[in-house]
Amino acid sequence: MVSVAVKNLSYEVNGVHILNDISFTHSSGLLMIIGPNGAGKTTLLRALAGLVKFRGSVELDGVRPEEYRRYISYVPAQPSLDLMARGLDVALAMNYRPPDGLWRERFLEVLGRFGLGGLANRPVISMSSGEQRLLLLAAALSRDPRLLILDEPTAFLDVTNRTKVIELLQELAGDGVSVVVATHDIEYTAVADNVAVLKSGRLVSFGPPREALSEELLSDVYGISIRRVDRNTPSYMPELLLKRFSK
Ligand SMILES: Nc1ncnc2c1ncn2[C@@H]1O[C@H](COP(=O)(O)OP(=O)(O)OP(=O)(O)O)[C@@H](O)[C@H]1O
Repeated sequence: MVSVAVKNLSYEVNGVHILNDISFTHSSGLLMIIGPNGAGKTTLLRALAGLVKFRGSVELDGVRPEEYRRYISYVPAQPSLDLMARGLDVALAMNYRPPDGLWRERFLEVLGRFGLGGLANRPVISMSSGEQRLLLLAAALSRDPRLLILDEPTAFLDVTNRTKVIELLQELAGDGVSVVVATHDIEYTAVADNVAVLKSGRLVSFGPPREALSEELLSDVYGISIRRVDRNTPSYMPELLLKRFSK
């Protein structure tokens, strides 16, 4: 298990504070980062992956992200893909320095879980948006990462594939991979080991979902009324979707 330790992380561009004095420690499992558009989620993921220069420190198992890159798989929300590349080429590009020779088997195995083995030999341009997301997930896992960083991994996915992805991430977390995900799917936070809530570049809450989340906090962060789905589950939805049936 890779522990992710963030201390006093700040990042600014031209005097604008994008991340502000963020500190937390995620010791193991699945961490979900939530927050409104522009809250700083992607920037935080990039800092964890060692892709931006920031103030403060990030330590992955005690070392800086730059020194840990070999063990990290990072999938951005909107990667620029070569449209003529085949699925297998996308995975190969992620494995330019493969840790072992098994990347192809792992790649095909993940695609197979989604019934998408055929993507390996098809050009990206022929794939739907959801298929491209799943291709990237399979490519990221083919590296056998110790730390998996995913920006919006469930975007474009139908409810079946969204659920399968979450199950896969839980499975990986159970197998000792640390998984960090930025997402707008607040209802899925119930399955996270830790949730980080960002608002305007600040960490306003961190911890297991039962402790870190509340109706008050989420309503304040998102600026609309957000309600807990039921008393036993730390899963949340806009009140608009619940109140119609609550009378
Ligand atoms: N180089 C830059 N110059 C100016 N502003 C920037 C720069 N990089 C990021 N920002 C701003 O920082 C804020 C945080 O961006 P970021 O992409 O991290 O947000 P996010 O939480 O991932 O948003 P979304 O949910 O919309 O993807 C945004 O307001 C963005 O416009």
